[in-house]
Amino acid sequence: MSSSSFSAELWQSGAPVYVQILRHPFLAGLADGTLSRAAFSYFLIQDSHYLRAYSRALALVAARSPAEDTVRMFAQHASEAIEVERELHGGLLAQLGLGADAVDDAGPGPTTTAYMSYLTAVCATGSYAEAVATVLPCYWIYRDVGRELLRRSSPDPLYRTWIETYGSAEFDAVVEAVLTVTDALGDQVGPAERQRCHQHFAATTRYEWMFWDAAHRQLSWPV
Ligand SMILES: Cc1ncc(CO)c(N)n1
Repeated sequence: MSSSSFSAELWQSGAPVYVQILRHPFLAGLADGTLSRAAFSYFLIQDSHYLRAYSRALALVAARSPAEDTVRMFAQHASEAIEVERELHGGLLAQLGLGADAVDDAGPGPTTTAYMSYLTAVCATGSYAEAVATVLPCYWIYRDVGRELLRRSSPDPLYRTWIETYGSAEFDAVVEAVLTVTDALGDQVGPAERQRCHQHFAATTRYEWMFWDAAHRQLSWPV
């Protein structure tokens, strides 16, 4: 494994799905401005629920981390996830004429619930390395998607605000720090734990695709 970093190794488990993410019509619509406001509102509402669970998952990662520097880092990211939910999502929803009650009234949909549950379960019951591998696609995919959409440049100012957050140098620095932490774990995980890390990374990468797909279709509970 010494020829390739642990993060690059994990990325291979999600790479085919990432290709599908870049091709997804939700992201094409964000970039060219044709995405409906209804689909974007659905996304923001569901993502507000997601961020509340993601923040708690990151707090669990922080708590299980053996080194104080990573306790601080993940705890800070846990705090920032709530900040993003209040400022970015709250602000964009307000511009769409929706208040905080819209988020609470809608509740988490089926894909959001499944993704939140998976994150919470692994971060609560898996090893520290498994927890890091599980949250890594959330950071990494949004950074790469943000960059890609910044390059495509959306004509819609509302969509641009979202794109500029995740395509920003600030978010890139956050993701690079997490990649460095991931790479440092590479020599510490044995084969069985390593396989579980790959499975979690692949699962949450799929959930990232499913999250955009749910918003695109404005998926609701079947019963
Ligand atoms: C679904 C999802 N994944 C990752 C991020 C990045 O924080 C987000 N906001 N939403």
